[in-house]
Amino acid sequence: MLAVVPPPVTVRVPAKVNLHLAVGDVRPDGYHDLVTIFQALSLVDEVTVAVADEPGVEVHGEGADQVPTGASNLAWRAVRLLAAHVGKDPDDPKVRVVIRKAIPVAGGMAGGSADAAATLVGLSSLWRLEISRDELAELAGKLGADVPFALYGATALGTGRGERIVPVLGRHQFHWVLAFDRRGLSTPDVFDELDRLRAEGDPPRVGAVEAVLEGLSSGDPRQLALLLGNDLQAAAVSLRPNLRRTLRAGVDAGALAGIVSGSGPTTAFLCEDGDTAVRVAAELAGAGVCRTVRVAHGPVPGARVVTTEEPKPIPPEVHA
Ligand SMILES: C[C@@](CO)(OP(=O)(O)O)[C@H](O)COP(=O)(O)OP(=O)(O)OC[C@H]1O[C@@H](n2ccc(N)nc2=O)[C@H](O)[C@@H]1O
Ligand SMILES: Nc1ncnc2c1ncn2[C@@H]1O[C@H](COP(=O)(O)OP(=O)(O)O)[C@@H](O)[C@H]1O
Repeated sequence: MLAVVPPPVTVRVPAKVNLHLAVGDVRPDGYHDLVTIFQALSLVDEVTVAVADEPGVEVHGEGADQVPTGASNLAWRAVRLLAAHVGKDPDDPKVRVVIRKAIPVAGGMAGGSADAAATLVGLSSLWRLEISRDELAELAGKLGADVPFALYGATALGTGRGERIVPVLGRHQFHWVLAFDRRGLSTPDVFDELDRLRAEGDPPRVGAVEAVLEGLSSGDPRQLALLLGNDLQAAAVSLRPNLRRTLRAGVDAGALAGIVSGSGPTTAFLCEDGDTAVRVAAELAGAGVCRTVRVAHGPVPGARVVTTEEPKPIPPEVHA
């Protein structure tokens, strides 16, 4: 009898921005305690998993040449971890992973984490596993602090290393402009730089998270704009002084506020509405302060299987 090979599964997974990122002291395990609010944005990677005799990872699209395709690829680490968890051979999982990237690599938007989360969701479907999202989140936390959030998406409060996720309810959409920098920044380097700045002085710290939660539930982008904050911003700007100009240019172009996304160097600008975002994007692209500008909205859902009929939303892109 012929074995039936299941069809490939494609998963769409969002980038994130941290609306609020409070960084505590460094812990004995080298991580920092965080209190953060993640929002998933309509800038998505697509990950296809398929049964294959030639296992491995292929990467296409935004920044593909900077992504490792071997054992260190986060999506491949997800394959091995899930295979071992369900009793398959992690050294011979007979799976091929094809990643189509739109999320900037090492951009502070958790693109690698997103690909890992998408791989967990895709393989659960391909291998017909009876596994809950919470069980996947447990595995996801072993791959990286940001991976569980990419499973859930929407807006969420993250604590611990950022891997403990509680959903934040809200039905309001917010409109963003994203400016990609010319090169990525290493997350550990940015945390190290913050430790250095704190040892030398007193870089700014964000306020209370409760105010941001209230701003979110008001649905008023003007209120939320006043509350956005990121403790890593001073460190990212210290390593990339050009980000100061980019942040100023976005606000000059009409955004309500601009922040560094996570560890950077992507900058994210909150706008009054969708039309304003398109105008701000065009002006920012012309200002010559970044490599690429994208428009996005959030919150959007986390990693989910898509059918082939579903068209991929391509946000307007303007090259500077
Ligand atoms: C800063 C944040 C904010 O959401 O996002 P990015 O800017 O990377 O997207 C995250 O905390 C990044 O999460 P993620 O990129 O998954 O981090 P991991 O791979 O787990 O850790 C990479 C390294 O970052 C540092 N790290 C990360 C998380 C944390 N809470 N404290 C840390 O000090 C550690 O040096 C760690 O070795
Ligand atoms: N699937 C992947 N996509 C992107 N980067 C990956 C992937 N797997 C491993 N990496 C590595 O992880 C590093 C962090 O990438 P990424 O998750 O895009 O950024 P950030 O942590 O700033 O959000 C990159 O420098 C890259 O070499």
